Amino acid sequence: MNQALLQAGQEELRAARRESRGLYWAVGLFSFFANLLMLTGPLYMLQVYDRVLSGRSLETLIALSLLVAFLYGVMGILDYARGRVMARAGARFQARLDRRVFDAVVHQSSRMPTQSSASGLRDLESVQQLMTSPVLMAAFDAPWTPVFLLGISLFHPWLGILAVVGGGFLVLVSILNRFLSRQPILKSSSASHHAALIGEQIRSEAEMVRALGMQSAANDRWQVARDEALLHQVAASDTAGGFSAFTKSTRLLLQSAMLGLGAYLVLANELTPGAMIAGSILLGRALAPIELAIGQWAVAQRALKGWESLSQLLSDVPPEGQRTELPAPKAKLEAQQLTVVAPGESQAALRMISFELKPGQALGVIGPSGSGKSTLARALTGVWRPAGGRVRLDGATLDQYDPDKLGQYIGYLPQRVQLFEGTIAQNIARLAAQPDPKKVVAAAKMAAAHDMIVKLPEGYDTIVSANGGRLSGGQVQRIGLARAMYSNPVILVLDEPNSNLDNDGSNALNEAIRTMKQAGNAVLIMAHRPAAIKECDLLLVLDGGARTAFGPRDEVLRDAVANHKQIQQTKGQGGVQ
Ligand SMILES: Nc1ncnc2c1ncn2[C@@H]1O[C@H](COP(=O)(O)OP(=O)(O)OP(=O)(O)O)[C@@H](O)[C@H]1O
Repeated sequence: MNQALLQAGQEELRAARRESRGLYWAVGLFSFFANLLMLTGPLYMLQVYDRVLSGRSLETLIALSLLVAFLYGVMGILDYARGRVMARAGARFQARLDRRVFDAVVHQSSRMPTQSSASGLRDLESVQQLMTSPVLMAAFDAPWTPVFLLGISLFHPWLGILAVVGGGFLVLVSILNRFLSRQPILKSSSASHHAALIGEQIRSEAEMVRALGMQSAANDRWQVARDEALLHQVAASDTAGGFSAFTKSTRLLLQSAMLGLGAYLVLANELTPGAMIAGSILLGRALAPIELAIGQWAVAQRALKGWESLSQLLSDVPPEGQRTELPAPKAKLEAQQLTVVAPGESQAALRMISFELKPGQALGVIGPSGSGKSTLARALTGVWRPAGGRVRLDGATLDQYDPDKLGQYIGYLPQRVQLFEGTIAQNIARLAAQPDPKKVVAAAKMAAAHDMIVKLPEGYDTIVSANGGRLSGGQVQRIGLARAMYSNPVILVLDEPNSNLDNDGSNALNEAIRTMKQAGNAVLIMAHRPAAIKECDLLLVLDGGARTAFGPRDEVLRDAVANHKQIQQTKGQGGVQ
């Protein structure tokens, strides 16, 4: 990955991490004393073997044991305290970035979903998990490894050499572990994610899957992804397990070798028995962080990948800059030489489209499937950015408006209406925590949804699910229309608004369009069905992403009919085959 492109995101992550600098210092301080107290065991052994046993003094043993119990107690408290502080540092880091990452995920997903936007929140969690995991604690303990090794050397140089060689070998093993386990861990986590996505998609489309008799095929597909995930998990676990077991047995072997060498030196009268035991314990302490890091490497690996991926996401979606707030616009919408390329595509879905819409007008956009009607709707609502040209609302380009404000000025009914888990009132009020009942009812009335809603057992407080739940397609569409009108928009963009409506619904929709026009607002209707353009003053005809006609509705239709007749006649004369 290009480091320069990650820099802005990385800097943002580092700044969030820096906010907990005080807490890290506290953890460092606790770790210092906790590690100092790690010397309790070896020192106790030294005293017991070399003083208590040789002097046969029970009082000394009792006094020493009480002191050791106290010191171990303090060490336990310090260990617990640093764990608590790290948990809070991790939580603070996540809380600080949660909203920013979620905003970036939503922003990126609405334009061009990428790997980093799909995994954004998971990546943040994996970084947070590392912060609270024992691996990070091992990083605070690791500086003590050389100190403990030096302590062993003070007992006897040979013991020191054995400890340094053994420790160095384990460090090499941990570096090898880092390289060899990278791929298996990453593959395993991405395969699990893929299997979960497939499962989620099948679950959310369960109705269609069963109705079309696709269950067995869909389950097979899920099973393949799941098996692959398991396969990678087993491979990752084998690699991690292999390294972990090897490190553990090497550490035990080294401790025994240390005892053996110590015993030899005792026999040669070069070491006391106490130093022999203390050396072995010290070696165990010195190697503990390395062993821990190897055993828990998967957590660190996921966090490193998460950090890189988050840096990418935050660099791709920089924080919104401060905008000078513009006054509420008039219903004046202009597209100037508008060219739009769908995210991830290279060919333009709309080319050089121009038109102007004034207050009180309604524009119908017609054209065959794939001609670019929905693309135009997305560009006019600011969801997709123009690749060329401009969209201006009351003279200002759309990106000069705050996105949330723009959403209030331009009401949008997408082709496929999706509701959110919650009450109908909350859905109409665009998920406002405290929906304004008057505005909700007014919007529902405008969308001719009020009567339908109050007939439901719990009226506006009926809980609906993401796919509408108990509501019919037409009912969902009317609620979607009410939602589009909730903020009293000056421009209303309706993408195939009557695709699910019956006659009454279509009439009510036309009534709503009339009301909008009378209030001095403007409406755009992307349509297939003639009933939808009944209230339109202007008509824009698209074909293959290009404008083929634009003007007053009846003129455009008349020209189209004349052209059609001409083509028919020419065909009759054998002109066109
Ligand atoms: N998310 C997308 N990613 C890539 N290409 C897209 C995307 N959405 C639309 N397109 C492409 O843009 C072109 C215009 O599609 P668009 O959905 O705007 O047509 P439409 O006129 O609304 O069609 P319909 O009447 O069937 O809804 C098509 O060629 C389509 O393949």
